[in-house]
Amino acid sequence: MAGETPDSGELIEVVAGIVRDDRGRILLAERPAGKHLAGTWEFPGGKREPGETGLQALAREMAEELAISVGSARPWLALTHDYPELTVRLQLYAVDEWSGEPEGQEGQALQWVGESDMALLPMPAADRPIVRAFSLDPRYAITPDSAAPGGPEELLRWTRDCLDRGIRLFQLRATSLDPADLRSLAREFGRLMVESGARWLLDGDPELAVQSGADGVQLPGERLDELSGRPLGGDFLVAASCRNSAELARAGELALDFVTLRPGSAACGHQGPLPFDWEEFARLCRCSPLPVFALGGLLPGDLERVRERGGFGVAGTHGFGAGP
Ligand SMILES: Nc1nc2c([nH]c(=O)n2[C@@H]2O[C@H](COP(=O)(O)OP(=O)(O)OP(=O)(O)O)[C@@H](O)[C@H]2O)c(=O)[nH]1
Ligand SMILES: [Mg+2]
Repeated sequence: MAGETPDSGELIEVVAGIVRDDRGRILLAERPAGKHLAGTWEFPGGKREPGETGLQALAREMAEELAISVGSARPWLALTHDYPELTVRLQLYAVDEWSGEPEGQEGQALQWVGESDMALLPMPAADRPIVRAFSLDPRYAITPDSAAPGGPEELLRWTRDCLDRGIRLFQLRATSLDPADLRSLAREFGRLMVESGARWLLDGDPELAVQSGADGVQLPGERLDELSGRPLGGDFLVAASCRNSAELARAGELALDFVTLRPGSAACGHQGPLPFDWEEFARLCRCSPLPVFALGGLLPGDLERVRERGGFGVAGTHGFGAGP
């Protein structure tokens, strides 16, 4: 199926570790001269060998490249990137426990880098969305539509409840409001976000998002073909709502930051909610070039299950804040 097998070049499965010191800084390694992408700074790791699980490969790579031993690690983010010469499927793990003194076993330079300083270093192209993902809350709360019963007041109450639960990433759905009502809702909503250090994307139009004071925009997947490039600069978040591999690939070409993915589009017209299609979700995640938030009746507590299937986060409305 389109987007699942690379058009050209070899496909390699790679595992890499997010190893932190006690100040929360992350360990990066310089790719040695003569290797693919020499001189760039990467998350230490390497190719999965036949017969190995991802975690086994991670433990072996951390020992071989850094001489550290992994106590425990969890899947954090996965994506697939097409380089002209090869396709890399990268699985990153958060290494929660490790021991030893990291030392470059292959002569490679190492450094500890703060999350926000990584953007200043030359890194492999595949890593651009990974670096940006460090600032994303993996729980993405999508507001009830402002036209739904209860209107903006209910929406704001639900938002406060999400904030009380610690959620720091939001999408405001207000496409049905007229411009004056949107301005007043966006003012109030934006104030709540700033007070709590949360960020929010407006559903729909990039220009309107900027005018509304949003931190970014959530684009409909079926409109991505109309764009010739990323519609807002790197100071903004740009996401897309995707349903299939073609939309995922397009979101990657446009260098967006992340996608939401609602699997099971074939079931359109079905009466009532369908159970979340985990198999289809995992299949689509395997070809995504960007971090994926699972969407479709899931709860924040489903995060671990999502990560085990290659997703990065959970998006939704019901169960994120109390109410609708
Ligand atoms: N480890 C690692 N590899 C990455 C990252 N980003 C990225 O595009 N890659 C690509 O994934 C592939 C990883 O292969 P590697 O060269 O580390 O493999 P390895 O450790 O098994 O080395 P070897 O083949 O010399 O034994 C390379 O093509 C590399 O360019 C990253 O952040 N970390
Ligand atoms: Mg390596």
